[in-house]
Amino acid sequence: MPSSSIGPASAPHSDIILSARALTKTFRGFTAVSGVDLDIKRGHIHALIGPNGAGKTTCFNLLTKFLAPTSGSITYDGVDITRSEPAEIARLGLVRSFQISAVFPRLTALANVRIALQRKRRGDSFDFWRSARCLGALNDEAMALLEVVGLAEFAQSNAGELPYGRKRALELATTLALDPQMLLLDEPMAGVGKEDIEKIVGLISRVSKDRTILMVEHNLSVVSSLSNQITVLARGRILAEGDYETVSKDPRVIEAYLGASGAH
Ligand SMILES: Nc1ncnc2c1ncn2[C@@H]1O[C@H](COP(=O)(O)OP(=O)(O)OP(=O)(O)O)[C@@H](O)[C@H]1O
Repeated sequence: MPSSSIGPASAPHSDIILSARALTKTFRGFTAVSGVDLDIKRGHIHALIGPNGAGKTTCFNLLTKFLAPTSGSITYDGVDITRSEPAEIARLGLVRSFQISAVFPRLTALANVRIALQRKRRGDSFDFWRSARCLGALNDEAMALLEVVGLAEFAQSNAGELPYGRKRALELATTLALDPQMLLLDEPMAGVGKEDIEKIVGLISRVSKDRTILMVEHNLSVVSSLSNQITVLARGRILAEGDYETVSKDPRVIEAYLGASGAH
């Protein structure tokens, strides 16, 4: 059956929304991700952690289809996406945030979200030729999304002039415009100042309502406050899984982290 005819609505409604089996990626003889089995539960915030070089980014890129696996399979909401393109999985509702570096700096925050809404409506092509009147009709929806991410008062500010934390919030709003069922966040706290961390944690917690989130994150206090489930990777393999309480006490996890920090 062609995968394009199977939308999330018609797929079996299992507890597991995203799963990987024996996921493996080899770069010129070096195995960065090795035989990873991963199950992400619907509605969970699931974090992928591990010391430097553990394979988190590679794994994340495999799941978001930015990299093709050497072997193994990935299923999203009952659909085999092992060989899908990022745009195809986005249409299924699996969207990577902070990937849209196309936050247009000279356009207002409102215009950026409006354009993202328009992309959703018209597939992937940004249609430059739509009239200002049509764009105007999307304003209410765009404003509502800016409110969700706490940017309503910055609607008319140029995106390029927003401070870093707010730019990230805007990126999240443009991602939410695609109405994702599952969000994949690549180091959402990277580059975020201490004073903004709590705000972004609150934001992720807010947007996680009725959604599933998988994030790669280095900040363990953020991971502990947000995640229901954690997968710890080390040397390309799964070392431990469970809630923060469980994995943070696991001697193998402690050793992997201490070993990694000792190596710096
Ligand atoms: N394109 C590539 N070509 C060759 N080796 C790669 C490539 N991408 C990643 N690697 C190697 O794979 C291993 C895992 O890298 P990866 O970036 O996935 O780890 P990570 O857990 O995300 O690390 P960090 O926390 O430092 O970002 C590393 O040894 C890295 O050097």
